[in-house]
Amino acid sequence: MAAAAGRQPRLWGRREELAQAMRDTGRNDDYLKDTPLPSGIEPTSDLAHALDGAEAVLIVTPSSSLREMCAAMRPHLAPGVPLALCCKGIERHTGYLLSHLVEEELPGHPVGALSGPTFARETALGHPTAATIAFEFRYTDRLSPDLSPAARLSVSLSSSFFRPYMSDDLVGVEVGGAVKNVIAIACGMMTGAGFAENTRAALITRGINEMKVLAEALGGKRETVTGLSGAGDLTLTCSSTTSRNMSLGVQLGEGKTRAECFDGKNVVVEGEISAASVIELARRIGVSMPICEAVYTILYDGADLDQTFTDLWARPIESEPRALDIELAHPSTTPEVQTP
Ligand SMILES: NC(=O)c1ccc[n+]([C@@H]2O[C@H](COP(=O)([O-])OP(=O)(O)OC[C@H]3O[C@@H](n4cnc5c(N)ncnc54)[C@H](O)[C@@H]3O)[C@@H](O)[C@H]2O)c1
Ligand SMILES: O=P(O)(O)OC[C@H](O)CO
Repeated sequence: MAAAAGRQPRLWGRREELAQAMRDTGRNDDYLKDTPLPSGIEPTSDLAHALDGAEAVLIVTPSSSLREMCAAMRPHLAPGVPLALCCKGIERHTGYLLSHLVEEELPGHPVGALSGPTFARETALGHPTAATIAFEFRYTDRLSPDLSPAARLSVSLSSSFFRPYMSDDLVGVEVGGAVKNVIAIACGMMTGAGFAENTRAALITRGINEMKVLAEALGGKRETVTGLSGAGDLTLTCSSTTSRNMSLGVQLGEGKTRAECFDGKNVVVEGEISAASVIELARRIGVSMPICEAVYTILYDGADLDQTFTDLWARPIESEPRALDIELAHPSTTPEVQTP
């Protein structure tokens, strides 16, 4: 996107042979086979060179590699360079939002996020795409807001087909990105088990509610969750097996073992880690997230998938929104469910 917007980005990867192949062919055959790279990109495996003179850094490695990546970048970053996270997740065991992790590893840098409904391939093909770029308001000078990292990055990346929106609710944006992947696994599981559109719409809508309660509990805003980085990305991710999270869920719902999914290939599925990190965090701060909890118990406690979703639907009856603080016992005589 940066190159398409007229910038001259350096694209760092750890394998020199892939960087060389990209320089030679103008394509990234390992990850975006049918999509030529725009001119202006400089692929490199030299991290010091990649970061030399950089005005901003977009971090696109998976969340599980983030601490390692920060340590590798530390000696080469100029002071104060803004860092934008494009990975989506919450760190396991610490429960840190990824921006918190980066602030700990690389103090002194404004840290933000670029998030939203953006399948890489479609974005690279130039399909009209919108996303959110969030940095906290403390990085905005009231007298020159156009020089804030969110504003500068938004302008630098925008093109006729890529439209960033700015936000100062980093917490809300990060929570949306992490939770949507877990809900997409749930959607996939129920799809794989044979259910269809009613079920998917219910999971998406109640999934948005889970995002809201977690975002609010962590100091984010409910409204952010209804934006591109929340409802937008959740809708995309729960719509098709183009999503790796949805695809994993579908395969598990169909009865495959984890080892059989993706034909045994090691595919990055952020929601698998986030199911654990989100639930560990939610339990610690006393937030109820029943759909994420269902995914967690299936993935980590070996719970039976069909029984877990039957139980999810048989929880006490609540009001929507949760204005009335009452719960009604669910009738125990549930009729037999007919799966297609
Ligand atoms: N692919 C998408 O459509 C998309 C869209 C938006 C956000 N994201 C997010 O971006 C992040 C990365 O996803 P992806 O789809 O690019 O994954 P990917 O598996 O396609 O690519 C990950 C890249 O990171 C590299 N990598 C992994 N560990 C590394 C390490 N320790 N050091 C250096 N490089 C390392 C891999 O070699 C690979 O090039 C995830 O958090 C994902 O949720 C992906
Ligand atoms: O393929 P997924 O499920 O990791 O989703 C990719 C992006 O997060 C979509 O915005």
